[in-house]
Amino acid sequence: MRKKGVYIRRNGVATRIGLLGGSFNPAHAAHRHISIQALHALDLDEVWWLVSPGNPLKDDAHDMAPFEARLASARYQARHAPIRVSDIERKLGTRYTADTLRKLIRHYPKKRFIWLMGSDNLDQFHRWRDWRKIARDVPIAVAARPGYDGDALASPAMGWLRRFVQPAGQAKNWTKWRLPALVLMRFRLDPTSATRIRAADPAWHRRFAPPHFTNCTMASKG
Ligand SMILES: Nc1ncnc2c1ncn2[C@@H]1O[C@H](COP(=O)(O)OP(=O)(O)OP(=O)(O)O)[C@@H](O)[C@H]1O
Ligand SMILES: O=C(O)c1ccc[n+]([C@@H]2O[C@H](COP(=O)([O-])O)[C@@H](O)[C@H]2O)c1
Repeated sequence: MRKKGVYIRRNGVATRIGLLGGSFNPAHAAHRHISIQALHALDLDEVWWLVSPGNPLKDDAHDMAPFEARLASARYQARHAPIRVSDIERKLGTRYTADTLRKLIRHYPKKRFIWLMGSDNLDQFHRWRDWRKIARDVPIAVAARPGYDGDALASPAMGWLRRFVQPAGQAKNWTKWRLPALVLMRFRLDPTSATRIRAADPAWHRRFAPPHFTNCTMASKG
């Protein structure tokens, strides 16, 4: 954890923001882990968790919990950390990341954004709408994830992005990079996955649904 008072810098304005988009179905310890590691590695003021109203590639998912439960699980996982859990995609009415970024950049001209994702998403990135535009709009930081790194490095998107890779040792300089820019980050690997959590506890979202949503129940089961 950073010392108190270090989060708000640059004349009181938080300017360096890492964006971690996700289904958060549910949010889990690895989301928190990569966010906190990214905060340090990229010298961020905050990480924003953009809880997706619906991943366009997961339209057929039968086990997507209600948005409110996913949001509540994210708030719980983000507790006491410089992580802001956001429902802005729902408010903006965006589902595609390219659209979200366009609106965020316009809405917050004083903030600088970097897109965070695990290597499983890099493996799929070429299927995202306007993925090259995303890479031209914001730098991208990819966190290693057990079981995915090989496929991610050999992915179609990486075939194009490879020439834009920046050294991890320079990660704190990301606001100065010419875009596109990608940095591959290797934090302590964490195998936690929402798929596995759902398999072990398909009714996980009941713990986060009102009126049962209390600190007490979450603390015992979180
Ligand atoms: N264990 C992990 N290591 C690194 N990155 C992760 C890990 N788990 C999730 N992420 C990243 O966090 C973001 C949000 O992930 P998401 O909410 O889809 O969780 P998930 O565990 O991948 O879910 P699911 O198993 O349902 O696909 C994505 O960019 C994903 O790559
Ligand atoms: O924009 C797209 O085409 C697109 C396709 C797939 C995933 N995404 C985004 O990727 C993020 C991770 O999604 P998920 O479901 O893997 O946690 C989330 O913000 C999604 O909205 C975006």
